[in-house]
Amino acid sequence: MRLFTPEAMREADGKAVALGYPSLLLMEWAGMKAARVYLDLFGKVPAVVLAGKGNNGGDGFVLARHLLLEGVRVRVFAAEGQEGDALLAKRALLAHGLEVRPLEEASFGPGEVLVDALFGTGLKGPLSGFYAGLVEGMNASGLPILALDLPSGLPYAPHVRATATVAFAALKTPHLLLREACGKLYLAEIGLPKPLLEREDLPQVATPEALRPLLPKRPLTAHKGSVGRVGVLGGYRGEGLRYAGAPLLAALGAYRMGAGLVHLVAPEGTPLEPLEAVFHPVSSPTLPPLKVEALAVGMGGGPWGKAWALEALKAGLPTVLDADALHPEVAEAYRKAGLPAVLTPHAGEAGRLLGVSPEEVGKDPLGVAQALAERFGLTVVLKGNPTVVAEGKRLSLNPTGNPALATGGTGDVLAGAIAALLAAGLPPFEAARLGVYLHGLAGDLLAEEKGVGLLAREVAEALPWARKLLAEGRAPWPFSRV
Ligand SMILES: NC(=O)C1=CN([C@@H]2O[C@H](COP(=O)(O)OP(=O)(O)OC[C@H]3O[C@@H](n4cnc5c(N)ncnc54)[C@H](OP(=O)(O)O)[C@@H]3O)[C@@H](O)[C@H]2O)[C@@H](O)CC1
Ligand SMILES: [K+]
Repeated sequence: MRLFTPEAMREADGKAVALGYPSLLLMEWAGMKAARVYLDLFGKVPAVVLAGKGNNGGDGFVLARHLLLEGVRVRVFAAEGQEGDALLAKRALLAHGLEVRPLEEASFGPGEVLVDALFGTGLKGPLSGFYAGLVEGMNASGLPILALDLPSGLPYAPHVRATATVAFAALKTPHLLLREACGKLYLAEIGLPKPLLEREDLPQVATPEALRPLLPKRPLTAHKGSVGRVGVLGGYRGEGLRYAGAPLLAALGAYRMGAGLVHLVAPEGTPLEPLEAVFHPVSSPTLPPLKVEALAVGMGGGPWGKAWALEALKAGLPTVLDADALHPEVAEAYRKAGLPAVLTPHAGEAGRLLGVSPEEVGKDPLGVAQALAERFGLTVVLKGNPTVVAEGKRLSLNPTGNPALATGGTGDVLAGAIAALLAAGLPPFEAARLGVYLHGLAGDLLAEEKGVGLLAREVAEALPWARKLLAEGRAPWPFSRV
């Protein structure tokens, strides 16, 4: 599934029309599906539809007509000046005897639901004046808001903060990058010819359908040496500091993602956990000979992080570079060696690698992930909401995961999990996408059950659950399809 920019979406609409597909049909499906979502969410609670003069407003007229037919009380306020499909949709509504009043007279109050049909993909710049005031009034009302296609005003401020959003035809960039404004997300298929949605130049959204075939097979003849062995190099002890938990969590992440054997290279005195790991105590960041197919390096490495990473390079294996291993010099060395490495920075570490501030990373995670991948010629997992995976020109956004994962050690679990998939033979981009997806899904399953307050080790424990759901084709979509 591809992630569209508003411009790319308008292009696809235009191409459908050029192919002879009547755009009024698209609008009818859009409004009708949105009315279906309205009824599911709010039943027969009275609706106030606020419609702009473009096609987003047209969708609002269609929705209003379908709600009327279902016996819902509807009031409609609309901007002047509709043309084309939006005008036809307005006339169809008027034919049902409903009065459409000027937007300037919009009023709403307790016991009503607002339908935001003001602006969609046609917005050109931030809202100001009357529209900014209207949007702020909608938000301040505390009433539920159903946004059509996009919460009006996105990607700028001010914008509608929706209770739910029905995206038409495809997800657009703000749906994933500014997800908080969208509330519960629905994706409505509206009849756009499928080939128009298959644009290889656009970023991918990691879907269960695309990831399921990547799951490493576990044949009946499998043994611990045949399904992928991982070496974890991390931890630090010295100068009054001791980082012991991080490599242990990475080892746990690797095992829980299906590694056959995990070798743990960590400072002497590190607790022997998990019991299943083969422990190699070291007094300095060195690499003992290991029979493994992939490495995870740097978790809790502190001042040893860089040395661990440069040591690990000598093994010539697919490697996950995390936390204290994330230095420009290290990434450069891996690029030169032509090794398939996966960098797993959060915004701060990505900023350090690129020489920009974490705030700048937050403003453009897609651009930063791509820039890092191109600069070092490696695979990049830029952790955040959403996490972005980049390699060469390929970009993938991960739709699983939630704020309960924002807790110490979850990144270490992820590094180990991706290393296990590399060890099982997946190429770096695929290992990264699958690892990130399952790690996020594990967090979602736990958050659904327990809420906030998760421990990283519990996320590791839930990885087999997430993997099983995906393998059986039962992984839930992070948004509803209608
Ligand atoms: N096309 C299709 O086949 C389908 C499209 N669909 C739907 O159409 C939506 C896109 O429709 P759209 O292109 O008409 O744009 P839309 O979002 O309604 O806004 C345009 C209006 O906004 C105005 N405006 C812009 N910026 C502004 C600002 N800063 N401040 C104030 N005003 C501003 C602009 O004014 P203008 O610049 O023209 O004066 C114009 O009047 C899409 O999201 C989906 O919901 C579905 O029905 C499925 C089929
Ligand atoms: K809207």
